[in-house]
Amino acid sequence: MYDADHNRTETRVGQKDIKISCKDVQVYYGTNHAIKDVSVEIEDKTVTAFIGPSGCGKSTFLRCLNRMNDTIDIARIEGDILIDGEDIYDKRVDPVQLRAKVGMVFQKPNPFPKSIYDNVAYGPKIHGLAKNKAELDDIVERALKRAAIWDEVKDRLDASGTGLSGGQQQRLCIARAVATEPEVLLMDEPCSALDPIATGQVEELIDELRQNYSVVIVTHSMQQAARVSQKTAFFHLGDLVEYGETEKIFTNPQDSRTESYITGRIG
Ligand SMILES: Nc1ncnc2c1ncn2[C@@H]1O[C@H](COP(=O)(O)OP(=O)(O)OP(=O)(O)O)[C@@H](O)[C@H]1O
Repeated sequence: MYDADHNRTETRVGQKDIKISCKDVQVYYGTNHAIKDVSVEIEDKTVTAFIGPSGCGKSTFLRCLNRMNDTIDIARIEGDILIDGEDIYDKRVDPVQLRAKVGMVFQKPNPFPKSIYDNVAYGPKIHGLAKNKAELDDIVERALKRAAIWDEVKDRLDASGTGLSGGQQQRLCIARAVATEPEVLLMDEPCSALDPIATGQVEELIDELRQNYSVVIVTHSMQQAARVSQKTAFFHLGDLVEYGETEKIFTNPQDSRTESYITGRIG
């Protein structure tokens, strides 16, 4: 956000800066009103979990944050979403540039059918982040290290990304997302296709990533939300019912719908 003299000002909650500010957001798929008047401020350097029963709008809302809903013809979005004070739906914003800044990791690991190296190098190449091969090598190495997979793949960077195990593929996809120097990482059920060991590794990684990014994760697992997030948003039938400290949402929810969900009575 900027004040009258164009100096950067920050809205603070506790010690954390606000990274994403959403106001009165509505999403419609045709006549289906999937997100109803949602306002929320998402912190920087924090993991925020979106939880709620199937069909409540978690993924829809997540996709608003990097304009992935633009690719769905019948989707219509109203309201304001600002990242660092800038309206991401402004006509001047290029969605491709936006998605480099707001990276996304999907439910099913989806590496390109290319080498491990090329999977990570692709984004930095198209965004012109490296002047030469040595710089590109550096970016690839840094991203793979950040995604905690470098040691496992450093001797076979030319091998196909699709030949890795599911957990490795997901960490490769995380490396691909962080290679373009994003500021926000969106994760849509990133562990749902992984076994418990790979899930543990990715969860550990999410905890490390929050030192550098604002991470928003959709999860069906309340245990996972409790393990990895500091803030939790509970959605129900398109409404954001409750948002706050994860510990408080799970131990002392204010709304009866949240309580019913976390105690397993709905969902
Ligand atoms: N591409 C789409 N086209 C039309 N309607 C959609 C689309 N995606 C989602 N919806 C509708 O929007 C509503 C919210 O769905 P969404 O997938 O966001 O919920 P969710 O909470 O992420 O569900 P789940 O936990 O099952 O993934 C549902 O009514 C769903 O049918």
